[in-house]
Amino acid sequence: MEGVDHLAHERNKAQFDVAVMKAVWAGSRDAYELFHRFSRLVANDPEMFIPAIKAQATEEQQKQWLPLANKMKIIGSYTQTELGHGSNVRGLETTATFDPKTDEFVLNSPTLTATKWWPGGLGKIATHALAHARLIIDDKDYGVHGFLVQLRSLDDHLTLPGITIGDIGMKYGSGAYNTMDNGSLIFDHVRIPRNQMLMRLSQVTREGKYVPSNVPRQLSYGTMVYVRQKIVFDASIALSRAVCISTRYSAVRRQFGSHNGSPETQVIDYKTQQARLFPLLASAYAIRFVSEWLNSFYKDLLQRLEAKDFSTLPEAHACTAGLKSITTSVAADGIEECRKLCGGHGYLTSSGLPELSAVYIPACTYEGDNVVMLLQVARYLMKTISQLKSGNKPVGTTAYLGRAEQLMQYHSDVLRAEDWLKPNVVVEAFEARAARMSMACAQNLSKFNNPEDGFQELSADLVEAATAHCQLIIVSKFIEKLQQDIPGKGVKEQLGVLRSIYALFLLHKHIGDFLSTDCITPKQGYLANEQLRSLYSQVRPNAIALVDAFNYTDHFLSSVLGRYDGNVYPKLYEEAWKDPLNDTSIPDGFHEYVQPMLKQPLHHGRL
Ligand SMILES: CCCCC/C=C\C/C=C\C/C=C\C/C=C\C/C=C\CCCCC(=O)SCCNC(=O)CCNC(=O)[C@H](O)C(C)(C)COP(=O)(O)OP(=O)(O)OC[C@H]1O[C@@H](n2cnc3c(N)ncnc32)[C@H](O)[C@@H]1OP(=O)(O)O
Ligand SMILES: Cc1cc2nc3c(=O)[nH]c(=O)nc-3n(C[C@H](O)[C@H](O)[C@H](O)COP(=O)(O)OP(=O)(O)OC[C@H]3O[C@@H](n4cnc5c(N)ncnc54)[C@H](O)[C@@H]3O)c2cc1C
Repeated sequence: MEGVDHLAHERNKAQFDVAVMKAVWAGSRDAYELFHRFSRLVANDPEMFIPAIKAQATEEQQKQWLPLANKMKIIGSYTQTELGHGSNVRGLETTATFDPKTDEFVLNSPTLTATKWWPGGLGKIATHALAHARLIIDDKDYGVHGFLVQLRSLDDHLTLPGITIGDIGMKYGSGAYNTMDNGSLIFDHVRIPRNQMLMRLSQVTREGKYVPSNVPRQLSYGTMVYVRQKIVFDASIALSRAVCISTRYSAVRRQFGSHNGSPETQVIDYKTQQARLFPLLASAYAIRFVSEWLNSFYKDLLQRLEAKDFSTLPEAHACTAGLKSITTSVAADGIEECRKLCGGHGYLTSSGLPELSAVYIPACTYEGDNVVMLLQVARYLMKTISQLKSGNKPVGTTAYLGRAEQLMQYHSDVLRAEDWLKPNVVVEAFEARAARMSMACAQNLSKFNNPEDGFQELSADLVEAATAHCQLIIVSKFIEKLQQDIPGKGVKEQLGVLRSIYALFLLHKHIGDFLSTDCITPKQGYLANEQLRSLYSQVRPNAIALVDAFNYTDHFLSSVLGRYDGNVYPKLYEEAWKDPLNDTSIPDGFHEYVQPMLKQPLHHGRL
C-alpha cells in the first residue's frame, strides 16, 4: 500500500543513532558530490582532462586553457590509451615530432595500433585532446609527454584536417557506459604550436633543446594517481548502493518456513544469506573509510609536492594503485553477489542491479588494470624489503615490514572466539600474514640471477602478497577510524561489529594464507569463523538502519527492490506494465509468423 513503510518493523530494531551514522558515512563529502560523481558518467567526463592540465601545464598554459575548460568553452578528453597499448604507457606509439622551422610539433599515428582508442568523450563531443605522444627531436625519442590538440572546429564541430575520429562502438550490455562516447582518433601529421606541449615538468626550447624534468618523471602520471584515489571512493558508493538494494529486499522477501499459517521466513534470516550479505555491508563501510584516509593522504602528497618533497610519492602510488585494484574488485564482485542475493527479481532491470553492474565493472580495468596495479604494489613491497638490509626503516603503510623479523616469529595467542574481537589481535594476524607473504616472495626472488625474470616467474605470488598488504591497510584504517571520537548512541558499537565482520570475513576467505604462513592454527581459524557467525546475529537487527545510513533516495537507487518503503511487489508489477511490450495483448509479428504455424494442418498425426 502507498505510504506504508513495510520496513518499519525493521527500522524499529535499530540499536544506534541513524542520524549520526549518516553523518559518519557522509564524512566530508555531501550528497551532491555523491550524485555528481555519477551524473558525469552520462556527460563528458572532465574528471581527467582538467586535473591533467593542472598537473602537467605551466602556469601560463593553465591561465590559457583552464578557464576555457572550466567554462566548457572547450571540451577535453584525456587521450592516452591506444589500440595497441593501455597498461604500458611507455609503449605508446603516437609521435609528436618537433619542427624547428615552424616551431611546431607534428602529431602522427604511425601505425594502426597507434590509434587512440577508449578515451572518454573523444568519439563525438570532445573539441580538444590531451594527447599522450612520444616526443621526437632530431630523431631522438624522449618518451611519452602530453600535448594539447584541437580536434574539432569550435564553429561547426567538424573534425579538423588530419584528424580522423570515431566512436568505438557499443560496450558491455546496454549499460549506462554506452552514454559515454569512448572514441578512436588517428593523427595524420597534425601540426600544433610548440606551446601546446604541456611543459610544467619538462620543456622544449625554441631551438629544439629538450630540458628534462628536475622532478621524478612519474609526476607525469599524476592524473592517474588522482583518479585512482577517487575511484576508491566510487567503489564505496557503488557497493553501498547494491548492498542497500539487496539488504532491503532481503528483509522484504519471504520464502519457506511457514508453520500453521505463520508468515514465511524473511530470507535475511537465513544464515547463508547473512554470510553472503553482511560481509558486503561491512566492506562498503570499510572501503568508505579507507577512501577517506586515502583522500587525506593524497592531499598531503600534493602539499609535499608543492614543496618539492617527493618522499611519499612512491607510497602514494602504491596505495592508490593497490587500493584502486582491491576495492574495485570487491565492489564489482559484490554488486554481482547482491544481484544473486535478490534471486530472480535481481535480474530485472527494474531492480537497478544489472545496470549498476554493467556500468561499474570496467572500474576493474580503467585507470589501471587491477592485476597490473597490484604488480606495482608488489614492486614497491620488494623494493621496501630490499632496503631493509641497508637500515632503511619503512614508515607509513609498510612500517610493519620494519618488524618483519619479529612478525616472522609471530603466532596468534587467540584462545577464545571473542579474542578475535580485539583490534590489536586482528592487526597482528594481518600484519604477520602480509609480512610473511612478502618476505617469502623476496626470498624466492633472491634465487634469480635476473630480478626481472624472477619477478615475472613469481608474479602470481607477488599479486597475492600485494593483496594481503592492501587488505591490511583497509583493516587498519577501519580500526583507526573507530579510534576517532564518534558520538551517538550505539554508533561506534555498530561500526565495531562491522569492523570485526570485515576482518574476520577476510581471514576466513583467505584462511589458506594464514595457515600456510603458520600465523594461526586451524583451531584459531575455526574460532574466527565461530565469532563471525555470532557477529552476523549482532548486525542482523541493525541491517536496515545501517543501509538507511547511506542516505540514498529511491531516485538515486533506481530500484523497485531497494525502495525505502519496501513496497516491492505492487511496484514490481507496476514497473513491468510500463514495458512497451505490454502496450498490446497480441505481440508484433504474431499474425505473420506464429499464427500460420498454429493454423497448419496436422500431417499423419504429426505437426
Ligand atoms: C546509471 C547508473 C550510473 C550509476 C553508476 C553507479 C555506480 C558507479 C560507480 C562509480 C562510477 C562513477 C564514476 C566513475 C566514472 C569514471 C571513473 C573515472 C574515469 C574513468 C575513465 C578511465 C580513464 C583511463 O583509463 S585513463 C588511462 C589509464 N591508464 C592507466 O592507468 C595505465 C596504467 N599504466 C601505468 O600507470 C604505467 O604504465 C605503469 C603500469 C605504472 C608502468 O609505468 P612505467 O613508466 O613503465 O613504470 P615502471 O613500472 O617501470 O616503474 C618505474 C618506477 O616508477 C614508479 N611509478 C610508476 N607509476 C607511478 C606513479 N603513477 N606515481 C609514482 N611512481 C610511479 C614505479 O613504482 C617505479 O618505481 P621504482 O623504480 O620501483 O622506485
Ligand atoms: C570504460 C573504459 C573507459 C576508459 N576510458 C579511458 C580514457 O578516458 N582515457 C584513456 O586513455 N583510456 C581509457 N580507457 C582505457 C583503459 O585505461 C585501459 O583499457 C586500461 O588501462 C587497461 O589497459 P589495456 O586495455 O591495455 O589492458 P591490458 O594491459 O592489455 O590487459 C590485458 C590483460 O593483460 C594483463 N597484463 C598486462 N600487462 C601485464 C603484466 N605486465 N603482467 C601481468 N599481466 C599483465 C592484464 O592483467 C589483463 O589481464 C578506458 C577503458 C575502459 C574499459
